[in-house]
Amino acid sequence: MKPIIAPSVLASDFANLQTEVEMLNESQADWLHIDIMDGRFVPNISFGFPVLQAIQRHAKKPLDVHLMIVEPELYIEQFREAGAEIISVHLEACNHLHRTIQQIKTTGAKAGIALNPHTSVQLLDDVIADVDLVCLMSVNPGFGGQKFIENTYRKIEALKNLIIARNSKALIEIDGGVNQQNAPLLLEKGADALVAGSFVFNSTDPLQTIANLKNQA
Ligand SMILES: O=C(CO)[C@H](O)[C@H](O)COP(=O)(O)O
Ligand SMILES: [Fe+2]
Repeated sequence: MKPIIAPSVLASDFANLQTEVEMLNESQADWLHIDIMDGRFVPNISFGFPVLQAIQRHAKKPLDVHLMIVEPELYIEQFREAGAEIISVHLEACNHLHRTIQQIKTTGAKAGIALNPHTSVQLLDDVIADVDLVCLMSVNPGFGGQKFIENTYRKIEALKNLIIARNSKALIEIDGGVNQQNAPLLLEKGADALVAGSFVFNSTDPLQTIANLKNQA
């Protein structure tokens, strides 16, 4: 099975966002990964609803929205209305994670949970059957272009075992520092979806880079 490829718009040229989204439409990307940062959950601010709506106007692929914000439950419906098809909240940002998962599903979006590098996948034991996606952060969230954390491989294996044990259909998404070198082992360990920001947008030929990620052995 070929992996789901989700280029992160965070690394694109915001001054030419329409062109960048059209390039992704033409590419072999499956989803557009949208990083929302609030300056509180993470020490960086990215963009909010107006930019997301602008992306949605041009995008022909599902928007995979990664919320790096505190109190995400306050904004779920608004993100759905702005075009999110997958909404991932951070476990570390949710006091009532089960309720927030149900809230996301009620909007009709797919529900994802993102985990920081230090957060054990075992904490998902009681909700894994309810979620559509788990986003394993392979860098500390907040910035693109960081170095991949090797412990991620071990976490994928543990998460895969949990998914099987709980009869869950959750997809495993890897986010941060993904490139052509680490992608094969990530897939071998059980990753279903790869997010790639700087590796795609800093390359000389983003279309080819996306195709290479999609079609590796
Ligand atoms: O969630 C994120 C950062 O918090 C981004 O999705 C991630 O960093 C992708 O960028 P890159 O591929 O450049 O690491
Ligand atoms: Fe992300």
